[in-house]
Amino acid sequence: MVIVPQLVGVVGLEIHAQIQSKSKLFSGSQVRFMSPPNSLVSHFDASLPGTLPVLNHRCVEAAVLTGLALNCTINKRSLFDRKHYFYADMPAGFQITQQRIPIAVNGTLVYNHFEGHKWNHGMTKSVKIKQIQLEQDSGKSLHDEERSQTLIDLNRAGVGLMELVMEPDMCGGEEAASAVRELQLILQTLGTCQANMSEGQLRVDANVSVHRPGDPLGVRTEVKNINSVRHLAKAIDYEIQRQMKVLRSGGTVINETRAFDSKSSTTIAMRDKEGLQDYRFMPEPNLPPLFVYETEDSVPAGVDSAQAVVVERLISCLPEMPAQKRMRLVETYDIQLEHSFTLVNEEGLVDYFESVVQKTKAKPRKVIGWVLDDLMRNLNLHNLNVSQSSVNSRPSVFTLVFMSSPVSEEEKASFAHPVISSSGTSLLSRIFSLSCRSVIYEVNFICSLLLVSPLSPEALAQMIDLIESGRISSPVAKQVFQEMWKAPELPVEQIIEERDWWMISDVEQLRALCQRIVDGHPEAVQLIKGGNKRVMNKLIGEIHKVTKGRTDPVQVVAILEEMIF
Ligand SMILES: Nc1ncnc2c1ncn2[C@@H]1O[C@H](COP(=O)(O)OP(=O)(O)OP(=O)(O)O)[C@@H](O)[C@H]1O
Ligand SMILES: [Mg+2]
Ligand SMILES: [Mg+2]
Repeated sequence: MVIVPQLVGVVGLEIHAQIQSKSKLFSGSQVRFMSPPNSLVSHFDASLPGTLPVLNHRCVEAAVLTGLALNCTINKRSLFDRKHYFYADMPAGFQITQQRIPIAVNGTLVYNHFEGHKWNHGMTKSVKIKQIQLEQDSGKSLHDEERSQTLIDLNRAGVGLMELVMEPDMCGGEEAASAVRELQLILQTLGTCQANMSEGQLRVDANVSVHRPGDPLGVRTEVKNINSVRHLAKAIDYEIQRQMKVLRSGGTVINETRAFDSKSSTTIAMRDKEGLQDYRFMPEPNLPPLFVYETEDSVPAGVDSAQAVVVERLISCLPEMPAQKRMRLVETYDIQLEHSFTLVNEEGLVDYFESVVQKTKAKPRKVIGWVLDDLMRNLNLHNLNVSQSSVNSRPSVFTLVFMSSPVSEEEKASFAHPVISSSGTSLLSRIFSLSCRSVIYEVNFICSLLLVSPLSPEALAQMIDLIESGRISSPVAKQVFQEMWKAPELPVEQIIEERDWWMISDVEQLRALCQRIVDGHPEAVQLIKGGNKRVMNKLIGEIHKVTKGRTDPVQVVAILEEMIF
């Protein structure tokens, strides 16, 4: 009997990553998110006749850095091409891209995949990167339903993109999601892309097909409009199931572009004919070949060294990559692998953790709980970032509120969080009095001042040291933490002093306390004397209650035993 293998999914991603740079790929216009429409548009971006592209070498460096971090071969000579298609938000009628020779080829992205999100079901996988090409972004079409108009915003037109084309090496949604998450971290670590999917800085198209292992690959569909990693996984898994159903019922899969609909978690055929489109590729006549040099010495005379892109120079400034960082954290601090993932996933958190570890005498394993449980819980609860450097990578809640409606009294109250410093509060009250629209940009700026952790690593380290030295107990420390959060400007010692939370270490005072409890519980004492040692916990509990946790259980047991036996 011939066993026919089961159908399996095949996934290949194309990822457009917006390059983090001050200006656009071929013009000096600034790159800024949330600027007034058409305020960042040069003549070249608007494709006025007679304007010429000038390559921004910062963008080239970003692509080379990304290529190096993804183990690519960097092409010493790459070329620019025109790819023609007609969209209202692309005034030239073509996009400048790198079709014939892209800047980087043949890389790999190594990522960890945890099946069913279980830490003990982890495996290291890799996906091949066929190429990374530099290209221009298009503008944006804004549809005004009320007036049945489409308005064009060219702020994004000409912003530098890196298109990363992956080989069809993956087989499911969760795997693709894990790969994209790792890529996001790598790009953020390099500083080459902020990689926030909801803000469109990272746009993922999923190419999906199904086939029987051993057979040639099946016909692919391409799913677009995916704006989160979670949606990516859902879109792919839905598409695999859909195609399997089509084939099993005797149908054929059509090579088409589909969109993901997040409401129904399904994919829907888009009515364009992209599969049949002829892009009429041609060499870009206004840009010379792009040269990248291996070493400083190989930069030819006559080429401005400051403008040259030199691989050796870029290798020397490659930062520690997320995978290396996780390994170092586990080895140096003896923390669990799972914890190293959580630390690395949150921008700024590794620095915070290491800073606390440096400043305290406690073991890193004791610090990790405070950082991952207590600090993170509070940060998430108040939608705060761990440090200033991570502020820009989170969408700001304030912006959304202002854009949608005037601010209600309730919403104002929810902003009045204690972390808002007095200067912050006055700024906020000023913007509340302005009209909604004029406020958006100012709010973004203010958010970046306000949305950071109120608790410094120094303060947390001081508190942990107080536990280590036995001056406060662990349960009391939890309360101290909350008070420090509310009043970060107060010294931790003052918080404890004012509430009388110091551990009772005076032996005489402790003895008197224990005596009171022993006298008040004669039956329990009898039972303990009779050999039932477990009843001791009752007495310890009583002491814990009257002192509100300000005693060391070991010391208390020693005194009680001395009194009873
Ligand atoms: N049979 C297949 N199943 C799944 N994915 C596939 C299959 N064949 C190719 N792919 C993936 O499709 C993508 C093809 O991207 P590429 O940029 O080369 O072409 P394109 O999609 O035609 O062009 P465009 O850039 O205009 O979207 C790659 O990510 C590749 O891994
Ligand atoms: Mg492509
Ligand atoms: Mg494609």
